[in-house]
Amino acid sequence: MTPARPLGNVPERPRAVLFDLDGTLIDSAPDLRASINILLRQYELGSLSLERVRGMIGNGIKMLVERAFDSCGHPLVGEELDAGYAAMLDIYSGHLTTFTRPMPGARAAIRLLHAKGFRMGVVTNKQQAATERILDHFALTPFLGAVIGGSPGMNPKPAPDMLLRALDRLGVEPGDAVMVGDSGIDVEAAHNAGLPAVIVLNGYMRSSEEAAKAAVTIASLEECPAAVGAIWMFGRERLPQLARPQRPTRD
Ligand SMILES: O=C(O)COP(=O)(O)O
Repeated sequence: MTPARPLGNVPERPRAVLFDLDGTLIDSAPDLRASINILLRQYELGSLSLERVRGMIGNGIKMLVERAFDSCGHPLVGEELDAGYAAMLDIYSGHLTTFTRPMPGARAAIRLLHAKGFRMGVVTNKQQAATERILDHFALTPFLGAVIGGSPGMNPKPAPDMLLRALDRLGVEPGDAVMVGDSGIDVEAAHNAGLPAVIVLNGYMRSSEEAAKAAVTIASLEECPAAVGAIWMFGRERLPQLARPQRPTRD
């Protein structure tokens, strides 16, 4: 990415950074894997590796259940899928933070951006209640002015709705915000809401093409404060010149 530069002075107008959750702020794949494997066992199906489960995360837990059962040759549809989804939510609610850890640099990036005066929010396709419990567990809630997770009536990413709701809560215009995520879903959601996207390459991205449209790609959240600073330092109109698509660590 662009060379690390200090963030500028605290801006006059409020500015915001929106973060994706799974694969961006937290490494939740081990708990999601443990939970889906408990569910698969109940159906007498085999277990899935961490790598495979990582590639199934990002469109919400119902889609994870659908993908997991598909990959075991036992597709679930209709009421069966609804029942599998309900069972998975129940299992996962007991495993939210057993193996889940913050991603490298997550806490430091949030503290530094907070100290620099940025308003911050989380926008995730994970359910609202689970999201709040995880953020509380890792003591991140006090830094966040908006936490928008999946809930009935809320269009999930890549629709712009979650991002716009978060910005509304933060009192920040889309023109004064960036989205930090780990997947093509986050890039698309950011663009649908009129925000540039910073993509972190050590998350759950499925293919290198997903990062190609991001304004900036970074190896890990350790580079996030500098990347966010660079976006404002260089100006949004020059963002294409900042794009440095790289190969993600996992394909
Ligand atoms: O798929 C999920 O459950 C959540 O994914 P997200 O945090 O990357 O939006």
